[in-house]
Amino acid sequence: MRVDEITETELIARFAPMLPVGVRTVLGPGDDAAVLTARGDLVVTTDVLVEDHHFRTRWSTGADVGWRAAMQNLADVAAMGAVPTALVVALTLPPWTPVAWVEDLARGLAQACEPHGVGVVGGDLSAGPALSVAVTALGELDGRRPVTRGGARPGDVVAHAGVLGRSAAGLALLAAASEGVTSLPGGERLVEAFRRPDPPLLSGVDAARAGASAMLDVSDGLLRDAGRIGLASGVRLDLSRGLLAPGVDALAEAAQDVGVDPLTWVLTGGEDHGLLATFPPSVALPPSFHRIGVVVAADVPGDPGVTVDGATWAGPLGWDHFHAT
Ligand SMILES: Nc1ncnc2c1ncn2[C@@H]1O[C@H](COP(=O)(O)OP(=O)(O)O)[C@@H](O)[C@H]1O
Ligand SMILES: Cc1ncc(C[n+]2csc(CCOP(=O)(O)OP(=O)(O)O)c2C)c(N)n1
Ligand SMILES: [Mg+2]
Ligand SMILES: [Mg+2]
Ligand SMILES: [Mg+2]
Repeated sequence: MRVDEITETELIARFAPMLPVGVRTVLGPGDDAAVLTARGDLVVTTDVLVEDHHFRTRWSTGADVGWRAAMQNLADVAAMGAVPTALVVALTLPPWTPVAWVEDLARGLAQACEPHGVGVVGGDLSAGPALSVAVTALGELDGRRPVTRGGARPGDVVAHAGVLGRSAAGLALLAAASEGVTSLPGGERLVEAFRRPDPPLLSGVDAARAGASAMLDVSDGLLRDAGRIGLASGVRLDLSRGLLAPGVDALAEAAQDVGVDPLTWVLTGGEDHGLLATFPPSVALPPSFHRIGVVVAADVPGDPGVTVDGATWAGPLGWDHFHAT
């Protein structure tokens, strides 16, 4: 059955009951707006996913897209040092979209949110020329100060929690498989990392409590996002190839299959949504964080904000929506 074969009200009646309620929800879907309680300052962020830009329906199920749409937004809340509490989800659906795909999306949203006590408290539906999923996430700081991109200082440790390059590897394997270049056996784990990224959401609060000086989630690529901290803080993050080696080695086999350098995936692949943070040298890193570099002074005019073993990276730094390769 296609979405244009039932009414909008019927579609919402199928979708809404599948959504998780959440521990901070006073009033969920069904009224003009939802009502939530929050402990401390409120955090809000939004990210949109568009068919053929963020997902392909032949590569990801509706549940995979729901999962990723949720996780990508929950990671942005976590990256502020906050605890995510609720999502609102706006969909544009071409008329031929299967109702089952929309129900599957709700299932994926619930699978991602429920374990974290996050509610999907409302949203919007419209017919449209392209399939898109726009998610707004809310979170609470519970008395903590937000961890911004602007607090890194020379001498700080650069550390990362989560995985790097896995989602990019999974995407490359899917693309290669669809062109008949390689078969997927062995790469299933990486494809799963692309379909269902699993960011270390709780590590955001851990980092904030430990005294992280800056933090963000790695969505566009480690180099691009490290550069964002560097530029926002007026410093440079110098990453160490040696400290990144274990993650690179884990991707070696898949990289050989598709003929790329696995270091490129680790340095420039996005969408794993791990947390990149800087910590003053006196701080004990929370257990989920691994040291991958050091913060140095931005000493040259036009400093790029990020280097690898002291050198500027020659290739692309990561994803850019208007210059995707
Ligand atoms: N349309 C917009 N209006 C206002 N601010 C925006 C818009 N798009 C992006 N931004 C802001 O630019 C910053 C970077 O956005 P984005 O790259 O989406 O962040 P992230 O990669 O963390 O999801 C964010 O603070 C975001 O709020
Ligand atoms: C079909 C397809 N092509 C390419 C990609 C790769 N890709 C799309 S968006 C993106 C970067 C992250 O998404 P964005 O919308 O920039 O999230 P944000 O940085 O705002 O959190 C990447 C690596 C993909 N996920 N799917
Ligand atoms: Mg982010
Ligand atoms: Mg984001
Ligand atoms: Mg981005």
